[in-house]
Amino acid sequence: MNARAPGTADSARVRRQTGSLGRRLVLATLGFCLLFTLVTVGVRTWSAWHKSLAAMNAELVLIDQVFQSNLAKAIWEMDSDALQTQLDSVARAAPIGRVELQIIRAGRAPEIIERQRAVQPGDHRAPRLRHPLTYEPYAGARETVGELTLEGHEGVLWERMLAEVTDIVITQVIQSLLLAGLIMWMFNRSVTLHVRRIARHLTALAPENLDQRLRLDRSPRRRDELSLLEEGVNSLQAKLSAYLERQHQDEQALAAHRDRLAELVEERTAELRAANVLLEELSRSDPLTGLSNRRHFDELKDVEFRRAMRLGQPLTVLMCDVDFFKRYNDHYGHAQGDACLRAVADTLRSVFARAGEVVARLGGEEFVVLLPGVEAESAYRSAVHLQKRLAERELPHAASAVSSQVTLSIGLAAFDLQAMDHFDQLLRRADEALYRAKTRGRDCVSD
Ligand SMILES: Nc1nc2c(ncn2[C@@H]2O[C@H](COP(=O)(O)OP(=O)(O)OP(=O)(O)O)[C@@H](O)[C@H]2O)c(=O)[nH]1
Repeated sequence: MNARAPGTADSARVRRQTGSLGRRLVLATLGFCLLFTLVTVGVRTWSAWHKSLAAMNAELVLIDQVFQSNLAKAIWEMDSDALQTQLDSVARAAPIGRVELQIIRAGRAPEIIERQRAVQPGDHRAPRLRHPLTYEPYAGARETVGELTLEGHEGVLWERMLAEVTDIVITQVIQSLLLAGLIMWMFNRSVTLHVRRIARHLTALAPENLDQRLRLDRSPRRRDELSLLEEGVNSLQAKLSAYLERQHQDEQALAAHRDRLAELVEERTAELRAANVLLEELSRSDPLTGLSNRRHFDELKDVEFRRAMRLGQPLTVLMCDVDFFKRYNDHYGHAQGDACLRAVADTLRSVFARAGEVVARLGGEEFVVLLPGVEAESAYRSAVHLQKRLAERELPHAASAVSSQVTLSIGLAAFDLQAMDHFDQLLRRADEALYRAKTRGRDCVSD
């Protein structure tokens, strides 16, 4: 229940680490107020000192005015008791520290009577008043009878100053503390609170909540640096949000382009693969008849020959050649010759359609049949069957010397494991057999 949210803990830690603008301002204000207090106390003390001196001086003048006539009269009348009483009264007055009365009598040395309430320091700062005493026994007969010296009481002066200075210091310190407190409170209310709010807002900002505007808890009518900062943060958020939105859209567009590109590449790859397959087929087939061409035949013959050698299986080759094809061309034309070759190829394809059997056109009117796993006798029967199937097609050959129809001469050769180690030897034998078939009068199978 007491667990605090991580955000709160973080912000508290950050606050501890970063300190406070308000506290710094208060310290600065306190420092300034202390200096101000010292200066003010100094000035006010100096002023109070002079006022105290003036006040004490005024008191001495008053005392002098009150007692001078009575003292002068007592001296004139040589009333010693009255004189002593008057002097005691003067000396008892609060601001008086010392009273000195000098009595002047003609023909006698001056007599000095002194009253001192406290020991006055040598460095005397209290005011001093010296005043001649005159007496006028009758009008127009004024006579100097003595001189009165009044000295202010040093202790009273300092006591008064101490009270004054204490008052000054207390009022100044209270003023300064109140001022500092007021500044701190105002600064905290008007600045620090809002700066903390901005800091919390910025700390919590993430791409997902960029649309949450910063709102300071104060009157929107106030226009100052904080409102500029608030507007700046909101404007920055809006720009950042728009930028991220644009970036997101760009990324989506890019992803769509990438997908489309991948599709295109896949399509093109499939087309290329199909074209390659076609090319491969074309490179292996004879364009006129669609049978395997010599190149494909050369690839297959070695494979079959090696298998026959390895497994000791039979392998037979039939070399087939259209009889008097030059004459056919001459008689029916080259185009008809091509059609004839296609018909012969179709017949070959239909006869040798089992898996593994290979029929190829080696060139011109010459065809070859490769029969893996087929013995010579069986191959011979197949060759005769081929001739029969071709005859059934009744392809006319008016220029032939052996038949009225197109015929084939076929040379047969079988693989001999003892005598052969290369396919060309087998092919040569088939060629030789074909030659024999030709020389035997054509339209026959020779081995
Ligand atoms: N129409 C056509 N004729 C071709 C093609 N390739 C070769 N020929 C012709 O086939 C003929 C082959 O003639 P030869 O090699 O003298 O053989 P032949 O006339 O059949 O005589 P024998 O083989 O002895 O019976 C030539 O006239 C070639 O021009 C082809 O693709 N189309």
